Amino acid sequence: MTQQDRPGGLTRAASPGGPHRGYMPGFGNDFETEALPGALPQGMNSPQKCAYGLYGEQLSGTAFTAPSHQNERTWCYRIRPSVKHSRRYAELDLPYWRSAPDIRPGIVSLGQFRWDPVPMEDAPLTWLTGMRTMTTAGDVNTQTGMAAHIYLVTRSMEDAYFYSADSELLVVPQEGRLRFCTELGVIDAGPQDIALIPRGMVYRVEVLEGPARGFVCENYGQKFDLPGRGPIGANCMANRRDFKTPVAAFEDREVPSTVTVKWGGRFFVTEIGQSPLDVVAWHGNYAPCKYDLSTYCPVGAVLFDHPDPSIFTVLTAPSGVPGTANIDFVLFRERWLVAEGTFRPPWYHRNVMSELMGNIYGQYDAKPQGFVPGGMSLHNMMLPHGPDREAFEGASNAELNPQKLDNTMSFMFETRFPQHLTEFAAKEAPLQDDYIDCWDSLEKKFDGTPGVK
Ligand SMILES: O=C(O)Cc1cc(O)ccc1O
Ligand SMILES: [Fe+2]
Repeated sequence: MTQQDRPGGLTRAASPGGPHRGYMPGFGNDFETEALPGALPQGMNSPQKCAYGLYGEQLSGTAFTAPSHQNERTWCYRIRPSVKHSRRYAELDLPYWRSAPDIRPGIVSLGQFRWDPVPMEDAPLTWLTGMRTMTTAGDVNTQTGMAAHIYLVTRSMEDAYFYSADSELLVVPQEGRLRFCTELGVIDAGPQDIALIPRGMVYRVEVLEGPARGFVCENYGQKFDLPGRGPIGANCMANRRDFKTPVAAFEDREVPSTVTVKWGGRFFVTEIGQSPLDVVAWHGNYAPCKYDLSTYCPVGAVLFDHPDPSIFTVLTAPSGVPGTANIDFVLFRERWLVAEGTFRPPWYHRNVMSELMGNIYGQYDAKPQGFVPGGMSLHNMMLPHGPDREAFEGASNAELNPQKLDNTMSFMFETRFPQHLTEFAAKEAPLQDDYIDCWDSLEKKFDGTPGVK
């Protein structure tokens, strides 16, 4: 079966070829890659002198003493050590990129909320200036919780680089295409892809096709991992080989540049005289990757009932409480509904976890109207939600033939922590004031007599 005729998959362009534009398959693999022959030391990490006059530098993504099956680090062989920068850090104001806790008096987060797509703005926006935080949860300084953002990007970063010491970023493009030029290589991502940028990884974001809009889950906690499949076994859901990590690619460019750092919920900037993307070779298991969501193999009910949406978990970031994630990233994609005698859409629900959803394309089965591509919804901790009247009546009376949910891709960032609306989400973003009316016309059917109504 080719990419083109995979059921439910859209056709995709091949990854760009040419030198230093490839990807290596696998999630959490121990990779090794060199952009120049012989640049990577063999059999040791710290030779007295590295080939090509490179400097060796380790990037530790977990504590030195993390259990070995969770331990992540990468050895970089670079033109200059990344400590070489020319200025002390100065604070920078990026007022729309918020961090938890960001709890404002007067802003009510208790409720069901839905937003139309955040529109593009006239001013040019980069990855940094175009980040619009919608919700925050937990506390960035204790490395718990997350933030959900929308990005609006029309301009490439030029001689400007960024890293977040606070977080790992899960990027979910919805419109346009971006290029993430990272220390470890280049990732291109558009709608239907996700990208994972590890904490501390230096990168620049270029616009390949603009304007670009998408969603970001900023994970303050332990890294995203694949969920255990339990009795499902060794296959289906997200398969390790479909995650792609870039091969080494370096820039040898001596131009005045800036490096912005997100640290402790604040932003700081310093200057350097060269591109910091100067890693010629690297080996290790702490690396960025991308994943094509059309390769996600959903598993579901094949006879009756609607299982919990955890069956659609692509990635999970643990919280320390077993089974209770800091964040689950859950995908609602094309699939067949075949359950007999069953109300097939999501049931009515109250949840200890807080559910933030985004629509990448198509129609979501619990909300035929109003939850549109680029839009978001939030059903916060213990807040009731579920199908709107149209979905309820439609599914209660439908003929239960096998039905293909086609052309649909929505997702959920689900966290154990309550999500707080930012001022932007409450006051500037296109909040749908009438959202809760979608349940208003659900009528009382009970009349005290037995029998199906
Ligand atoms: O639409 C939602 O709220 C998400 C969701 C989907 C589902 O299939 C079951 C439960 C649930 O919360
Ligand atoms: Fe839900």
